[in-house]
Amino acid sequence: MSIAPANEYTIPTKDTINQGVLLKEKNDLQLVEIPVPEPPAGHVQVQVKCTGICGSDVHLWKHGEIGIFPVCAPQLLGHESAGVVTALGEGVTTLQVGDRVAIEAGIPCSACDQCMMGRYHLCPDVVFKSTPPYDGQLARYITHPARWLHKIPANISYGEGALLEPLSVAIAAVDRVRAQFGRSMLIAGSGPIGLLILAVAKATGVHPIAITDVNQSRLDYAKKMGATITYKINPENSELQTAKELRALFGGEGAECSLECTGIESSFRTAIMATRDAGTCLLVGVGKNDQTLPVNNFAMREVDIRGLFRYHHTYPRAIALLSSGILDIKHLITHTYDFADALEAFEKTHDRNSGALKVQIIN
Ligand SMILES: NC(=O)c1ccc[n+]([C@@H]2O[C@H](COP(=O)([O-])OP(=O)(O)OC[C@H]3O[C@@H](n4cnc5c(N)ncnc54)[C@H](O)[C@@H]3O)[C@@H](O)[C@H]2O)c1
Ligand SMILES: OC[C@H](O)C(O)[C@@H](O)CO
Repeated sequence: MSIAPANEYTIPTKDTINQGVLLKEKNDLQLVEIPVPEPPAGHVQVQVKCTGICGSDVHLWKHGEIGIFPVCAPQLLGHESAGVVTALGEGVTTLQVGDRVAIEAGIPCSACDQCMMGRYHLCPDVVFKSTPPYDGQLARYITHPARWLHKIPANISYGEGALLEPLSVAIAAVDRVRAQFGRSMLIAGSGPIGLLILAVAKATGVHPIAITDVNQSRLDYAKKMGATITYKINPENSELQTAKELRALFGGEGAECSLECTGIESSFRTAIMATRDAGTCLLVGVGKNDQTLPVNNFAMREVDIRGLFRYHHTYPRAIALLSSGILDIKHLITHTYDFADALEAFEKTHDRNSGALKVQIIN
């Protein structure tokens, strides 16, 4: 495995070969040659230096869908990326060749009501890279609108630049539950998203924070990151029993807010039941389109059920948190693979027993 030095980049020539990680159809992932794209007006060409693999990419590969988005044609994967600008399209004045950038994967229309109200992540016409039917960013060279690139300072590596995307999800999630200093939180699931939420919640002063998983090594990792309590889910136990034990972790009342980060229906149900009266339960995990929820349990206790869809206006905050050293999350990157070994990187992420947290592909 040979990895190019982090700060080198190559301006493509007519002989440069571009490659991408293409999901041809469910269960069929291939490394393919694709043309080097030229940037249209307002766009720049980026040599993508690093892309992290998200649980959603693996879900698309293995299940042929993510939530309400079915794979309908061959498409590139990947939406957690950072890179370097290698060419400017007409009219671009805000960036220069050589600028190091994080790539915000969603490109909204910037004209509809939701966009005009600042909720551009809910734009009905948003082009989100790697969510079907749109190509992702797992290629050696891509183009992207200059507006949706964020310059990263020298003290943020490309690996951390790629982590800004899932970190954005975590910031948006902590915002959505209106988490507060000294108020309790339950996080269901200790994958990269649950752990990033843990990091953001801790930095916000949330306390105590309990986090669950079925996998003990992930819980051990969460403990090292400063979770107050870790709780191993026993699938043999009834949901009621699990919820009762989770409530007991918070003095019997349950958590002020609960964030479901697994996409598993029973985990959502227990998170609802483990939320204290008048608290908030947020669904972050993407699972089945239709799920059965304990409606009287949450309605008669005035527990607010909320959803999360990505993020908006988070990149500048995420960059400031990393650059200032307030958050250090680079330890979550457990494995890096050269672009040529991208398919191996996907296998590693998929293997639940590999000990991998965030796997990234380097170009
Ligand atoms: N809402 C959004 O905008 C958004 C954005 C990004 C990711 N997501 C979703 O968030 C979820 C988490 O992402 P990730 O990358 O951390 O995924 P992941 O699959 O790596 O992590 C999920 C974790 O949940 C654990 N788990 C499985 N069953 C469990 C159970 N019953 N109880 C407790 N823990 C259990 C797994 O062991 C794993 O550690 C995924 O569903 C992903 O698609 C949503
Ligand atoms: O962080 C972005 C998310 O992974 C995607 O929105 C995915 O969950 C659905 O498209």
